[in-house]
Amino acid sequence: MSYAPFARLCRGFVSRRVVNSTLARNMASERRHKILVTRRVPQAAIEILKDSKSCDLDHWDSDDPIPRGELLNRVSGVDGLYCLLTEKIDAELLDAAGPQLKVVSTMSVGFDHVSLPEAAKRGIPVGHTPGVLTDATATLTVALLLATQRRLIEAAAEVKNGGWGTWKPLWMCGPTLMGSTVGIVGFGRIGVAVAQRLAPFGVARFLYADVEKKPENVEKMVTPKAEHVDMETLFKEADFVTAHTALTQETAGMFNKGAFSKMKSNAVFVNTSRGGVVNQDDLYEALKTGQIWGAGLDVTVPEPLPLDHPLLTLKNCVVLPHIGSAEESTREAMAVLAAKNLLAGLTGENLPAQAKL
Ligand SMILES: O=C(O)C(=O)CO
Repeated sequence: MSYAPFARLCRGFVSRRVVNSTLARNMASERRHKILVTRRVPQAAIEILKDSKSCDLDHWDSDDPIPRGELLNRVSGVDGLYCLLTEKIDAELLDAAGPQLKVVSTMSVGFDHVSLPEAAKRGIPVGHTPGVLTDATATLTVALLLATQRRLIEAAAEVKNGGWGTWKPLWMCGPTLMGSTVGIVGFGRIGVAVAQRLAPFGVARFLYADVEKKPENVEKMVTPKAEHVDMETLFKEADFVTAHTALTQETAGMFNKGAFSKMKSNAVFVNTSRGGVVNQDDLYEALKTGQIWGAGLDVTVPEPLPLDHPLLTLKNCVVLPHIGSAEESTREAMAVLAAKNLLAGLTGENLPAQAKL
């Protein structure tokens, strides 16, 4: 009996299977990806996503945040989510997206709004935008420190409200930056960039506190080089305290009554990181009672801060509306990096900037 016809049949079957599975793989890699962009962002990022030709884009093209219900609805079935720091990316949202979700990319360096454990559980990489906003945020920190210390907002208001009388030796004075000690809490990219910018003002000493020593960042400074100290020493010795910590379980509310009570009565506190690292009730008390001299905040809880919030009644508290990275080229660079992170995640490549899960 000849087996030839049977063998031919088998060969045909095997080769058809190989062709079919290759086709399936190709089709899968060529499949268009459904992506959701949750806000109006710099157009350069949208062009990158469109140019990739592999994405079906759903765009919440508004300056206002997408309502949570709408987000939960529209995220269903997406392969990639491009979001902002205003969206809470938690288990509910990741479940609503579904198991096909391949990547979450936030247009921010901070990712405290993303639940990393939930993303890790699902094997979803999270992209963010470190580096590209360091300069803008450090510059804004210095601007805010100067505005607070030199009472710029209060003084400019006096010009318009009739409070500007004759030149007076004791009017509108603030603590001196020249010869001062600046304490930097969180000596990462932004912390060191702040120190570099403040050095030319004649700061006498820089202190820094961080979970570990950062000699490589100290090296980036000209003199005076920053000294590593514990938090308590920093609070006690600094005339200016600037916060550059990520918001985590460990840092939440760390600038509280205990911290402010250790600071000097002429201390200026500046925060451009996250509002959640400050206990705002304690800060209000410290400012109101003169425990510290003044505060400059670019970040608060909540954002926006309600108009009747006690902090807004204080002349010695300057509040900005979270504009640390608000330079045109910076925002564009953030948007573009977030787009690149998203595209990399969709094709299973390493993200250019991935949060450690
Ligand atoms: O990127 C961030 O984390 C911000 O806070 C906005 O620049």
